[in-house]
Amino acid sequence: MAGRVDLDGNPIKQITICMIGAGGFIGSHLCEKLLSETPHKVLAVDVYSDKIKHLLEPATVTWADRIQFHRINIKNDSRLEGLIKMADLTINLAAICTPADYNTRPLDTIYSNFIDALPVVKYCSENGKRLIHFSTCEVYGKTIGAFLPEDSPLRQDPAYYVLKEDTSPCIFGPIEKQRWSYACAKQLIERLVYAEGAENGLEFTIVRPFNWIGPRMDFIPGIDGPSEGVPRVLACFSNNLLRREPLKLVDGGESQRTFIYIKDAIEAVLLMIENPARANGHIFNVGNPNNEVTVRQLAEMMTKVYSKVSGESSIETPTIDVSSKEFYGEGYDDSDKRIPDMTIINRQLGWNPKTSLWDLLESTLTYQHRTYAEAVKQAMSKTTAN
Ligand SMILES: NC(=O)c1ccc[n+]([C@@H]2O[C@H](COP(=O)([O-])OP(=O)(O)OC[C@H]3O[C@@H](n4cnc5c(N)ncnc54)[C@H](O)[C@@H]3O)[C@@H](O)[C@H]2O)c1
Ligand SMILES: O=c1ccn([C@@H]2O[C@H](COP(=O)(O)OP(=O)(O)O[C@H]3OC[C@](O)(CO)[C@H]3O)[C@@H](O)[C@H]2O)c(=O)[nH]1
Repeated sequence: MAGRVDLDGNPIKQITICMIGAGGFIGSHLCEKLLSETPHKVLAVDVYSDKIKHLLEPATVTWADRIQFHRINIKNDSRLEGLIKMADLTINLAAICTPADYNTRPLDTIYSNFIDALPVVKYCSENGKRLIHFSTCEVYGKTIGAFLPEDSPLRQDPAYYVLKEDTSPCIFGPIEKQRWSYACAKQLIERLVYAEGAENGLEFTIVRPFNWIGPRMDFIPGIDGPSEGVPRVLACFSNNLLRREPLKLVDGGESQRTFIYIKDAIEAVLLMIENPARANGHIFNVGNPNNEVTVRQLAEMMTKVYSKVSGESSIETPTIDVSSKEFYGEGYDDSDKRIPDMTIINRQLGWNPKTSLWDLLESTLTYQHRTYAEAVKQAMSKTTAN
């Protein structure tokens, strides 16, 4: 760790980071990276700590003095401002961010993504502290191309679908499509952070993740999360594969996504943390434009990869179609296509993703199989016996 320098060759000083939402998927990987590869200290804030348990248990770790866990709900805890004041940088990851909640719990979604984030922005601004705020690629909503006729040649023109931080519009559906409650709340908090920068000099960076996936993402229903819960697509499909049931394709699985390996994405976040002069005042897309698939193609690839890593043959009918109303309920809508433009992050931080979709699925599904296969088998045999 000695002699670490930033992108401009300046020595990197040890800092203290207040990480809110540190116990989640992204937070757990970021904590791991900071503790194992940097000298920085982490004040980890969350209501849960299961995903960072391995980093907190003193017997196993050499970095025990560099991480503190604070079980705090940021909705209503006066300790938050003190922690932000103690830190040089605050990273806010806390959010409700599973699409199944957006249309079924729109109030919780809006409060979590906008109202609960307000004090964090305020405390950073008032105390002159730097903020890295996690937004989402969902702020782009649908592409301009989605509104062109099906056979329009313009649909092939990147100008109509590549998503650029500084020029693309945010296109959401009508209010009754409550899917957009999350995107809209995230957009408003982005605008607030940006305005604090413009009017009050807040030093900020906004991150727009494009479908980061990997180990520890969400939960497997009935194993380490509620049986009726609906996680994001990686965990939904993993659950189906573990239970040897067909993967459910919502509305034909035609939507397109670009998936990035969590470990690649975390490299980008570390560059932002350690290069404030290059990251402050910017909004960054963080994704892998080379890993684009339809959800149907994702299901097919995950089926093949799971077969390889588990040694089990795939089932006869690997996928089934299901309507979005049946799967998510009333008010669901979808982003059609999400390709990040990489110009700004390339220019400011010289960062590029490395891992192919096949490779990232291979390591992630190996983890899912090792972590869950036995527990799922036991849970299924109990259900059959009853
Ligand atoms: N994973 C992705 O691909 C992705 C994509 C777009 C945006 N994001 C954004 O990145 C951030 C982190 O996402 P993630 O995938 O790690 O989600 P996650 O759900 O795994 O992590 C969020 C964490 O925040 C915590 N949290 C929520 N409300 C809290 C509160 N009131 N007080 C304290 N802790 C609270 C949760 O307990 C959880 O551990 C979110 O803001 C999300 O919107 C993620
Ligand atoms: O069993 C399933 C589950 C989902 N789908 C479809 O897959 C697409 C992707 O779904 P998911 O990963 O759950 O979420 P989104 O990409 O739509 O939204 C996320 O993007 C970033 C973030 O902000 C945070 O992670 C979140 O909002 C989608 O088309 C589903 O309908 C499926 O077919 N089967």
